[in-house]
Amino acid sequence: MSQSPALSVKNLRKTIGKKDIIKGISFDLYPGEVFGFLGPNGAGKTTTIRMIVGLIKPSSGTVLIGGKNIQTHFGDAMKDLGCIVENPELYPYLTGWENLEHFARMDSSIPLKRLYEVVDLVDMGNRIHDRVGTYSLGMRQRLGIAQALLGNPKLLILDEPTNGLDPAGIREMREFIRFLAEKEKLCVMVSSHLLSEIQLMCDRVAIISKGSIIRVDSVHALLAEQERVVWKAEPQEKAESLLREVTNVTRSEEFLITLYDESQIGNWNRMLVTAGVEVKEMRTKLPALEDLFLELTGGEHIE
Ligand SMILES: Nc1ncnc2c1ncn2[C@@H]1O[C@H](COP(=O)(O)OP(=O)(O)OP(=O)(O)O)[C@@H](O)[C@H]1O
Repeated sequence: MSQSPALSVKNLRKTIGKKDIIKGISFDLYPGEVFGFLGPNGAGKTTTIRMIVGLIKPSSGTVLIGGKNIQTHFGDAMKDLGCIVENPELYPYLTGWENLEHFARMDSSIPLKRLYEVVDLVDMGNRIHDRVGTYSLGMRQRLGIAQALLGNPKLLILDEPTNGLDPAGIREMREFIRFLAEKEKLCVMVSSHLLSEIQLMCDRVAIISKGSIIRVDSVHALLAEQERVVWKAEPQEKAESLLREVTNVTRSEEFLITLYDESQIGNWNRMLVTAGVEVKEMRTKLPALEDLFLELTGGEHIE
């Protein structure tokens, strides 16, 4: 990509006591993209994010936000950053608007006009003068994002933004995050332990496991290469031995699973039918996070 990165993480490392929690990770994020940070619980997502936003000090490595080093130019770097790590800090007894006013007062460079803009962006106009204590979790998340956007950041970091939301809230949050990236040209980094979540929301993804990045790629490329075909065919033993001659096959109860190879699927199907096998079902399947990890780590299970 020719644009300069909104966030650049280089050889970032965190050791706590004798434990290597983050083992030297690197990745770059660009304007206008939604970047997923995917890994099972305990993989090191929150620790990484806490280092990026300056809440904890890296043991070594660098973090550049908009080209500015957070270690040497912290104030400048933070101007380009908005984030929600863990729960947004909001005062439940104040209204949404009063919360925003409170946070805006801490930064004299934020004009009143910006408060109206962020309320508009998060589409909360009709509830903004209600007390936050009466908001749903989804609304509190939105207000938290409005607050994170007050300073007009170029990079927005959200740690597990859909945690605790109901299915409708999750969908709304996903759409909202995509909207921010597309319309506002924001770079948004979201962490998640759910592949399905990342798959629907993100352009690219970094996969973290046990403190190391095992892959950074476009979601499309990653999923295309992991896609599988599920076959239900009778007799199953005959189908299995025929498919084994042309590709790798695994068996899962009454199903056979092969790689998805677009150029070959038709041939494999014809081969089975010609040999007298009845193909009862044939469908593509995207991997679950568990399968993806097994594949990428060569056998490591999610703990
Ligand atoms: N202060 C600490 N002292 C010791 N170990 C820690 C500390 N903070 C984190 N860890 C360990 O580092 C690992 C990574 O934790 P982290 O919270 O970053 O993972 P995560 O991917 O965000 O998972 P989760 O979604 O469960 O928070 C875990 O094994 C955790 O127990």
